[in-house]
Amino acid sequence: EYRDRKRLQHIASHFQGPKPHWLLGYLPLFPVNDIPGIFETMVKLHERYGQDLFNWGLLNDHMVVVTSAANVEKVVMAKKTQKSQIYEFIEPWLGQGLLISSGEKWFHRRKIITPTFHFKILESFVTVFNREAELLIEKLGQNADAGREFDIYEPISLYALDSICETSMGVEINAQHNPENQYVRDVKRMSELVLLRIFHVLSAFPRTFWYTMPNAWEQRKLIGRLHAFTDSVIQSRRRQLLAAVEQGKVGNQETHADDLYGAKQRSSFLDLLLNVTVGGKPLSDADIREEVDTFMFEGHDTTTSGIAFTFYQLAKHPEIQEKLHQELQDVLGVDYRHVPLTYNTLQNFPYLDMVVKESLRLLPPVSFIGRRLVEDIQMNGVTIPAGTDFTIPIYVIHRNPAVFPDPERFDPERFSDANQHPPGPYDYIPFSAGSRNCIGQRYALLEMKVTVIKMLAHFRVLPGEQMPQVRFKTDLVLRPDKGIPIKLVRRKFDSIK
Ligand code: HEM
Repeated sequence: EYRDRKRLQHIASHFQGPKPHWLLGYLPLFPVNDIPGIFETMVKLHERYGQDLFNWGLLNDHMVVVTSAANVEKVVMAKKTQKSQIYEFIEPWLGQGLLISSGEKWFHRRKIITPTFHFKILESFVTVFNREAELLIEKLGQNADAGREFDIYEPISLYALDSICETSMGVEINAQHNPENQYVRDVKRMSELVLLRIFHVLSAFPRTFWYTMPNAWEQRKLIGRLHAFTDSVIQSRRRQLLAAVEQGKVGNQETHADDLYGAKQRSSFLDLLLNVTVGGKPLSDADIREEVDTFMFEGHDTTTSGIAFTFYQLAKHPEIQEKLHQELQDVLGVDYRHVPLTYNTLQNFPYLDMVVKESLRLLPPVSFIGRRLVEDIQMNGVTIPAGTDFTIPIYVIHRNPAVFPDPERFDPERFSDANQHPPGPYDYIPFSAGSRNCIGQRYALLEMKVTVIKMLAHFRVLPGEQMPQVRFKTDLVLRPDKGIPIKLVRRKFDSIK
């Protein structure tokens, strides 16, 4: 133990950071039950001590936090890595799905799943986004007509959940029609529990935690409910597929994109999992569920934040909102409110691209990621041994003043072609980088763009009274602590300039 400590201190001397408490490391720096406070402390540590920190936990527990482009590249591009310890806390929920698995299993699954994001398939998803966005507008229109201020985060999360279920699972769950959706609430609470867990004194003692802490008991109950929900989605799709087979609708199982079950139904991510065989055997129910859980979570929670944060920024910057409104009229023409958006039309909005990029810079929905080294690497002139955990705080990286001058300012022009100093590949990583980057990146950007265009075509977005008090917190996903209060005002329909 003693020599271990000496060795760690030697490595730590090559990194920045405040002096740790001898037993508790940096834990006393973090507030106990104030979730946004934990997050704000992390950000301040970097502002004070610089880019790459050696972070001490209880006794010899530690991780390295890197934000410099050179070290971020080393970690995300390392040939062999696994996910870091913090991911173990979500494993009872997401299993060894694509997000968490590593090695052969991950490689094989990623290969199977990648074709479900083929652009032909994305094209058909855009139709779903259009339809769900129309429904969102209809629902939110009620707030506009009543002159009511409301939290946009909630309705967007229902919209995103409906979208992921319909596109990827082929199942309609009508969450937008049933706002009291238990799954959405459970996911939110589950994420909070994971964060409290990461910063708990017992974080290095998973077993003790799991069996003694009330939070762990609550977590077990939540997981039971979350799994029951995804199981019901899987069963419902199985039944639909069986019914289709019985009616003789299924022809060639090899085609995925358009014509599988007649014109209306799309082949989904879930269908692929239900049909695929590995070494002649189908995937087990447990195998399928871990991927479905991963997609349901990654595919709705992240985009909810991405979309809601964009409206947060637009509400605060009316001039940018107007410019965007002008762009959508220019691109879509007189009938801009009603033309269905397609994969192709969505490629023609350069200013919208810039706005979305800048929104994902300042408030990246996945605000940090973690890795565990499988092989030793050299960093800051010292050997970091295999097994070391790294954290990459995307939120902090995106605020590097050397790359993004006046970093807190929302300024889409940073991403214009005219910018002489565009960010490098490891300065801006909302979807991570390297082989473990986000598989849903294009899906997410399409969904974000459809939502922003449809909403702005109908409404002007104004800040609610509580807007200046909005605080953010991060667990698995960055989210507002108490919602994002906005107001909507209908745009006059004869306002074409
Ligand atoms: C704005 C929205 C999104 C953001 C900011 C985002 C960001 C990320 C990031 C940073 C990672 C790397 C995670 C890590 O290293 O632990 C990731 C991985 C992943 N994302 Fe996304 N994501 C978004 C939307 C989506 C969507 C819509 C889907 C699915 C439809 C999705 C599915 C996944 C999966 C399955 C992985 C794991 C990939 C692998 O390890 O092979 N994400 N995402």
